Amino acid sequence: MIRLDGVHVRHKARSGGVFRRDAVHALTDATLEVRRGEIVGLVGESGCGKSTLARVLTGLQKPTEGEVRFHGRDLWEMSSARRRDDFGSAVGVVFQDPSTALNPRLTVRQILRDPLDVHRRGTREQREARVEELLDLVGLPGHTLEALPGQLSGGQRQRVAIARALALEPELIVADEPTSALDVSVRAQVLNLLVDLRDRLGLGMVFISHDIQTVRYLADRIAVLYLGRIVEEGRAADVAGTPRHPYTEALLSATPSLLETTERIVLTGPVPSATNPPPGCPFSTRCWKADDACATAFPAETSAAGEHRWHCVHPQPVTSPSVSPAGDTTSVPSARSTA
Ligand SMILES: Nc1ncnc2c1ncn2[C@@H]1O[C@H](COP(=O)(O)OP(=O)(O)OP(=O)(O)O)[C@@H](O)[C@H]1O
Repeated sequence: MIRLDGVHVRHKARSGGVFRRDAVHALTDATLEVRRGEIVGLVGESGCGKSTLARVLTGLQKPTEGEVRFHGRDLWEMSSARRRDDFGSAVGVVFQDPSTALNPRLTVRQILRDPLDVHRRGTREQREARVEELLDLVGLPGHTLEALPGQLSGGQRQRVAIARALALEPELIVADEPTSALDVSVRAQVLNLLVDLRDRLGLGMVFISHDIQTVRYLADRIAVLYLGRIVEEGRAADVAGTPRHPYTEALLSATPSLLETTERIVLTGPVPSATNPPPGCPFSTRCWKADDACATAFPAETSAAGEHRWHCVHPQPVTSPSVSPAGDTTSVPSARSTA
């Protein structure tokens, strides 16, 4: 449905000064596909480029280089009107914090009707009927329609935000950390709702999170981002079950699932700056396996059956036991200084 090919996004550095022309490498050579009916999880630490990738997927950010194709058509070759009307209605976005994403002065009815009015969908009666249908889709009771966002709980507000994202019958939903601002008690309900909507409506979905265990729970495929690079990608069972990139293994071990007893890998040293990323593998400054080769060139892609691909010259062996008694923590020193 949508495909990114060799996408780079570079921003001007915010504190570059008048004479400096530093660029922030927010995204480097990203290639990713989202198919109809599948959930792709995007995972990585803060600042790794998740939101930038979301902005590229939703047409809000034009890549500095590379292509974004929607049903085979280059998004940035379309006229801006076509991109706004056709592509804009085919992609719905759900943001992290529904308290700031919803206009506090509009009722839920007005919030849900707004995209239908802007895109002139159907007659007035049809729009009203669609608003009620949307409310039903996300499991909210009818009386919620006359409420203001401030009168709803966090979970209910996020359901309204999801309903709004569905208003124009999109093919793709991009959800940027949609549960991280919610109470733990309602997170699972919202995650289940997203999976249910994918099943019922056959949507493609990109679910962005810093928590690989959450992503593993609901995604069909996972892409792991580190400092603007997709370092590993594949079916969720492969990426989370037999991670090949050491960074993926470190992420998995940082939030072990209750059923597993995995040795905890504590990464030391800061994430390098996106303004001055290391010339080779971006993870080499914190990787316990890195050698000189890792510091010189970004590793080429290696792939295995089942569409599992990674960029590492020292991948984790598939049979790696990496199991130790529960609660064990191994501090893995960074391989080189990040100065
Ligand atoms: N408009 C901008 N101008 C300059 N730098 C930017 C801009 N937007 C993002 N960046 C930088 O690009 C990099 C990637 O940012 P991005 O917001 O995509 O990361 P993220 O993974 O979503 O982080 P978080 O989880 O904290 O939101 C960061 O170094 C960020 O500071």
